[in-house]
Amino acid sequence: MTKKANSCYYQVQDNEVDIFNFAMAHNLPILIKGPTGCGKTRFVEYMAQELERELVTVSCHDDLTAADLLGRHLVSSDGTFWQDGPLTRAVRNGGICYLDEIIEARKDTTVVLHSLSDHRRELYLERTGEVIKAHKDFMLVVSYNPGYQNMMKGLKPSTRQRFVAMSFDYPTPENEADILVHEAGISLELAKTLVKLGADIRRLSDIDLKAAVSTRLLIYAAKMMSSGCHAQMACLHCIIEPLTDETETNKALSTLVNAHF
Ligand SMILES: Nc1ncnc2c1ncn2[C@@H]1O[C@H](COP(=O)(O)OP(=O)(O)OP(=O)(O)O)[C@@H](O)[C@H]1O
Repeated sequence: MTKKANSCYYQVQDNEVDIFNFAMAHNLPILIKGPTGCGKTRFVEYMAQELERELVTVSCHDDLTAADLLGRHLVSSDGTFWQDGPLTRAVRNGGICYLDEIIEARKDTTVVLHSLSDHRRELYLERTGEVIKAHKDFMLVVSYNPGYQNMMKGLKPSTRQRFVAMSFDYPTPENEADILVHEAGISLELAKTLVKLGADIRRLSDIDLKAAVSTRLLIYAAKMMSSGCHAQMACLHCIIEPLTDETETNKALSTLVNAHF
């Protein structure tokens, strides 16, 4: 099913919209797993738009502190004042707070989510002593890429077992071709060829790819082609180079590209 609502275009893949709505009806937080560039963020943006909820997105990284999410005291000419962080704002006012790549955040940062993501639905601001009951329209959504580089990091069971979880994968070939047409304005025929190339690359298991090619990279290649860039050149710079530093892998992928274009 294709749904184009206002500005956010999203191709529904499976039953993700229903799962999101069921979870939301009971104020349950959601965890989305899936490879990079497969549509996790776009899905959350789409749901926020459909539900007319404000969306606050935070990209997590290993320097992200609890204060970055919760807020901190700032100094002004009148003295110090408390400023809410993005999570606190969403908890107070309602809206979807999306923590992208939650697995990157330090464990002491994710722990602040515990009281928020279970039946308590409250946030504790240690620095002010305030306990905030989540607004009825507040929803927490987190995502991560369970790829090999994250295998060692993992999420603590006590964190992950507070979420309704779902796995995303790359869009089906039909959907992915439609996405390329929509996002890059290329012909359906060209989109199908790129999608086939993408599927072939994803099937390769005998070469050292850091990750399978994302829908995002296929869109980049499609965009370059739509403005006249030669297919081989677009695939080299938008697919092969971002995927690998290895000469042998580069050659293997170039051979694959040449077989398609
Ligand atoms: N189902 C879909 N419908 C429409 N567009 C999609 C879909 N899936 C992927 N895309 C396109 O692919 C791009 C990358 O998707 P997105 O940014 O949602 O990936 P992601 O899974 O959140 O990646 P990361 O884990 O790296 O943050 C989007 O900008 C969008 O153009």
